[in-house]
Amino acid sequence: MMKEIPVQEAVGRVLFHDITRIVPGEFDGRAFKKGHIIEESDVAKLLKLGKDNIYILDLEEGFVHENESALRIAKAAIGEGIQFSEPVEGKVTMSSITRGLLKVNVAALDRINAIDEIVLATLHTNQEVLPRKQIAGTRIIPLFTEEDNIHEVEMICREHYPVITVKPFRSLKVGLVTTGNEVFHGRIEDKFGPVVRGKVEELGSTVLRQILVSDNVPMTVKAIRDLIDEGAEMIVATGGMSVDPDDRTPASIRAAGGRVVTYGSPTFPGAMFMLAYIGDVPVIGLPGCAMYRKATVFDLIVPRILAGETVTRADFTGLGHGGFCSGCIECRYPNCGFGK
Ligand SMILES: Nc1nc2c(c(=O)[nH]1)N[C@H]1C(S)=C(S)[C@@H](COP(=O)(O)OP(=O)(O)OC[C@H]3O[C@@H](n4cnc5c(N)ncnc54)[C@H](O)[C@@H]3O)O[C@H]1N2
Ligand code: MOO
Repeated sequence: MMKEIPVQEAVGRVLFHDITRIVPGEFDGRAFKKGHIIEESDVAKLLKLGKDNIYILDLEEGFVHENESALRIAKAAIGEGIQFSEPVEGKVTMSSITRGLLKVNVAALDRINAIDEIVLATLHTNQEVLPRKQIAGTRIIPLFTEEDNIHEVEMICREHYPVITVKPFRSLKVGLVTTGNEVFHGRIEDKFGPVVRGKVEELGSTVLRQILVSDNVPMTVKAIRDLIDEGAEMIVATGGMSVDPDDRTPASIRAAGGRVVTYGSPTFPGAMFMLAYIGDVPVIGLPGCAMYRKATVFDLIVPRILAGETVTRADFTGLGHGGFCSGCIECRYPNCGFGK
């Protein structure tokens, strides 16, 4: 089906695959595109690229070329919010169209990669991605593969559709409850409000209102209830989450009617985190670290809530592996292992 011929004899023949040129530090890319008709002047260039021979193909029934294979895998795997490139050197790259939460069905991805000659690689699931962010790539390993392999990929993708998707964020009205006697009585300036507001707005939601309360359960309960009555679709309470006698926030969230999903999360920073629901309003208790650490449990969980997911206790218990932040001098989150 496929034979090699010396490049000198290939003038006038159609190139069957992209040919790559690499000059370290200067260039890494396509020198010749699939489909190019080889000209007399190409012979010397091809020889310089180390191509003394090239493939001429006589494709048999039942085999699929690398470019078409990669396109078919990408089209089968992706759902909404994702676009794909044309094949380059046999690889198709997928990128997000919208800002949202990347979701990968990891079990289905594992099954796809277990198929001979197929590779499909993605970023980690459950992370926020921006528009035009490259999130996945696919190719086959040889120049062509049996069509049965591609059929198998397409079958798995249909069964688990979509294997890769970007869920857009909802825009929620967020109520902010800032706890602590020291802040309430003006002994120190509130540093939590601006941080939470910044993060909420960056995710496309808005802060409805911020209420400052002392370390007092009835006052904190009233603030939570008032905000929900005013239309808050999510509540963020800050401070007072750990072990001091004045740490009343978890008790207040419970007393306000919160059904607790978790108090405690296997993540550092952010261990003393609480997630509860009052009706269908998520209520988050954020510990002090979220005020000064760039990436915390907030960044792992809030994007999932905004993408419309109901976060369960099992979602938290799974965070332990990767839940320990490296504490890099310059934070590169989400381009690191935190929460992955
Ligand atoms: N023995 C223990 N010590 C600590 C524990 C623990 O479990 N046992 N937990 C640690 C963890 S984890 C965290 S995080 C911090 C404190 O978390 P809290 O959420 O309880 O924070 P607070 O006690 O309310 O405040 C700590 C610190 O931050 C200042 N603060 C709080 N809110 C504001 C605000 N809105 N603006 C400015 N500054 C604020 C507060 O004044 C305190 O200085 O505890 C560890 N220790
Ligand atoms: O909730 Mo605390 O970090 O683990 O900062």
